[in-house]
Amino acid sequence: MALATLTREAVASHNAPDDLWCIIDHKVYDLSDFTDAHPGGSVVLEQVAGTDATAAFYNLHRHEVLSRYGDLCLGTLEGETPEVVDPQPGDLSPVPYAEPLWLRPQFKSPYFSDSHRALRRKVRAFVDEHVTPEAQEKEKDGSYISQALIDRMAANDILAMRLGPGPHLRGKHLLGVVRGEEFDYLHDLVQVQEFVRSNARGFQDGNMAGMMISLTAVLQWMPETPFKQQVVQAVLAGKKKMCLAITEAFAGSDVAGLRTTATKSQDGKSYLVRGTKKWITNGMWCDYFVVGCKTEKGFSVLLIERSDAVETKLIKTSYSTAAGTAFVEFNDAVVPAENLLGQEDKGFAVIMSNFNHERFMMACAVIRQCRSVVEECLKWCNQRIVFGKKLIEQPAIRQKLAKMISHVESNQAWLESIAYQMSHMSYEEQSKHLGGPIGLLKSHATRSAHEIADEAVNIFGGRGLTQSGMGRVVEMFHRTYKFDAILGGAEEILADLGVRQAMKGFPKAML
Ligand code: HEM
Repeated sequence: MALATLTREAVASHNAPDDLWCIIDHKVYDLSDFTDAHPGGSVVLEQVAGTDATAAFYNLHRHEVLSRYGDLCLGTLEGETPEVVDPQPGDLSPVPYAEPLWLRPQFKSPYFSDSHRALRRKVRAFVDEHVTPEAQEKEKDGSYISQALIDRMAANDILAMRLGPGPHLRGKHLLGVVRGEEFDYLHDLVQVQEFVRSNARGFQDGNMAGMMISLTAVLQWMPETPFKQQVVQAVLAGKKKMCLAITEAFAGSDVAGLRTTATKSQDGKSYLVRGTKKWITNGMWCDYFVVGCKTEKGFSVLLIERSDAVETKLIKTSYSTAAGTAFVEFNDAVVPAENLLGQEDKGFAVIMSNFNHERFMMACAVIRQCRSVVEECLKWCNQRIVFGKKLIEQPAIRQKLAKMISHVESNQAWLESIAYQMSHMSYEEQSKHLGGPIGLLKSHATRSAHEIADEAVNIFGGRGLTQSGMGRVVEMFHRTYKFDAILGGAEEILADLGVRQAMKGFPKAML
């Protein structure tokens, strides 16, 4: 319907409960049939009938509410222009500190090229259009990612891209802007940070996180066989799902304490796997499990296909069941010996090889999520009026914001520097020199998340504890930031790793 041009006088005459218009940001809304459906009730709407309710509206709602209810809009006011701009898919946020420095027009970066910028635009548009709507829905109802979204990501080579740089990207033209051979860890940082903007922590892991940390091990460590090719192709095409199954009720970060056993058959052709795994992300729907097992003289990693001998049960955690977190039982699963990754009893190397990239991705993600929380706080402080003035006018609030911004900016700068180092090191050099720094960064980033979540809830008050409405992102972050502090290695373990690795390079002589 074409929008009308109206006058303030005309609006003023629609001031009754059953004939209720109001003005928000120079636009006229007919709320006559909306009063009963309004989550804030009809009384408040009757109080503003026929008036300009812009200030009252922005004190309680985000602009996105208006986009959702656009059909209530009758038209604009004669000679007036709306001030608030509707963000389009792929747009950068105009809020200060809502984007990392390299994306803000005033700043330069030694790290990012046009290729990173082009990828950023494409991934953001994809996430805004195709991922965020589903992420929000699934986060709420706890159901799993749709095959349609998986297929769309596969068709655009996004599943392959999400594994990080490597030979699996050869010959691909990612989202039509980056050749697979060019894709480096800065591109990787970009794509991880863009996906996080969906603000749905459970779904974020539900969106193939299991594949991202397990298929890499298959690619790197499984001997080249037709079976491997078949598995890899099916997973990258989104037809089959894979996850990593290491942690157990008996052992979390302590891989040496695992109790799942893999016993080799007399003829050496298969293993019999028996044991349980806990907190297995995506385990509920996976066809393949990359499993850490005790073998005769050590620890080995096997690719195990789902069968009647594999049972998965849903674990409810503090984030959405959209992540498909499972308790897995292997009850005498028979696994062909060719499914061994790396060498028997040398599985520690297989698991360790995955960790750096997994922790790097987690650092990228939690640092970006912290930034989204800062953005939410800045927007809220700028629009919320208490004790007769905006929250941002309170010095105590500005102190909190300064602390939050400083955490985010310093972590992002450290992260970019590490991504640059990764892009200029061989795999062996990365393992030698970057395991410690990546561990320290992830550990520090989640300590920052702790501070930021705490301050953000204090700023948002009750809304920071409410799953719908303006504090939704803050509530979700406060409830879920601990996933980043625990998954992929707990804070203390990673901090310790950082110092121990540094000491390996300490000169022998006393200094
Ligand atoms: C086009 C007009 C409006 C629409 C579409 C609308 C929609 C909504 C929605 C979707 C919510 C749920 C919370 C959220 O998602 O943010 C809400 C809450 C609320 N709205 Fe509105 N609203 C409108 C106008 C107004 C106006 C003009 C007022 C006040 C004068 C108002 C007062 C409230 C209150 C008090 C709440 C509860 C807020 C809370 O619990 O924090 N609304 N509204």
